[in-house]
Amino acid sequence: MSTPNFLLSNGKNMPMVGLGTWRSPPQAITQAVKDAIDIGYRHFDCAHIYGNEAQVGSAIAEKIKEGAVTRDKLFITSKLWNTYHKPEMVRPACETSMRNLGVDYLDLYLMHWPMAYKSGDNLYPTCPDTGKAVFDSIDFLDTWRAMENLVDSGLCHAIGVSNFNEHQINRLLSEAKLKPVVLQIECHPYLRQKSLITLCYDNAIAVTAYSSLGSAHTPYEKPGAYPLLEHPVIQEIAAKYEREPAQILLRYQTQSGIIVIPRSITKQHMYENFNIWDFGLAIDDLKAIDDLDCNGRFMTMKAAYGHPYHPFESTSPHS
Ligand SMILES: NC(=O)C1=CN([C@@H]2O[C@H](COP(=O)(O)OP(=O)(O)OC[C@H]3O[C@@H](n4cnc5c(N)ncnc54)[C@H](OP(=O)(O)O)[C@@H]3O)[C@@H](O)[C@H]2O)C=CC1
Ligand SMILES: O=C1CO[C@H](CO)[C@@H](O)[C@@H]1O
Repeated sequence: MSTPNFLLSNGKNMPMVGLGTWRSPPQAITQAVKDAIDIGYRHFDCAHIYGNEAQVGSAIAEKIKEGAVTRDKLFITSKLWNTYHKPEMVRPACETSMRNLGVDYLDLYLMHWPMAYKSGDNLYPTCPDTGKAVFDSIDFLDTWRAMENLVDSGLCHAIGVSNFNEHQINRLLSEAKLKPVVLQIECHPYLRQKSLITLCYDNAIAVTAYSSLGSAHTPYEKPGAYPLLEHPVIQEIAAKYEREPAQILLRYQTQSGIIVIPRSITKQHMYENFNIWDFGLAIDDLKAIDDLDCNGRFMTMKAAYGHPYHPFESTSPHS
């Protein structure tokens, strides 16, 4: 099986279905990535903070060694964590991810969040009194300029951002030398992100949706709300098309040009999530799913409330 590609603004192709890797246990993910490659996955969404890049890398190395795939057919994303925003830390952080993943270039490197945490290898610097993250006052534009050098030196084919809001994207568009090739954001029927996505499409920025299955086991804060996969509207549409609810949620995104990175370590789920190209959702069904929008965000990042670059906190000067 294969998946269509999205043609990025740097002229490279990005497969529209990739495999998410957050919370995939290191002891399970090597087998999961090998299974995914056998199914046809070529796109892997990774990050230093997920703590499993070395295990993803060993699966990739094994599959390349056995001749199942070649590096040039893979699309590998990693992300710069918040404690490495100092410009001089950007290249070493990228090289650490590349070393763990066993690759000599990344297809895409994202700034994971606009907020800088206290610089260093403590990935969650926390204030003991408040339980909040300890911040560093680094302008994300300075971090971005160091990421631009990664493209110039050939370490990354493309750079982008994640969890940036409209104001922050506009600032990059007006002040940076390279514009972001991709924005990765939380996106699913409870959080459609319509105007942010329009801004991206108007500026040839591809959009990747994370938690597009509702992050499944993450509790949703609104009392009485259904986990997305169990919502009656999604279940009814799934029954009508004789598909799984997850396939409906992924087709919903990809049908409007959004790239998806569902996470799974279960082979049957990985197969279902990849196999979404032989049906299309009718306008009425798309509309019924659109109507579930309730600004329902799973990834609130409350530990970083108070940071001037927090992208979602309503009192942030940059939100
Ligand atoms: N940039 C950022 O800040 C963020 C990026 N991400 C990225 O996005 C990826 C996906 O988001 P994530 O929040 O992990 O959650 P998802 O919305 O992808 O949901 C993952 C959960 O859904 C289950 N699942 C997967 N497929 C199916 C299926 N077909 N039927 C039923 N259940 C299924 C998985 O369990 P099982 O393993 O049993 O299949 C897992 O528990 C992450 O892994 C990460 O790569 C995520 C959050 C933030
Ligand atoms: O991708 C993500 C999941 O894990 C991280 C924390 O552990 C999040 O901050 C991040 O956005």
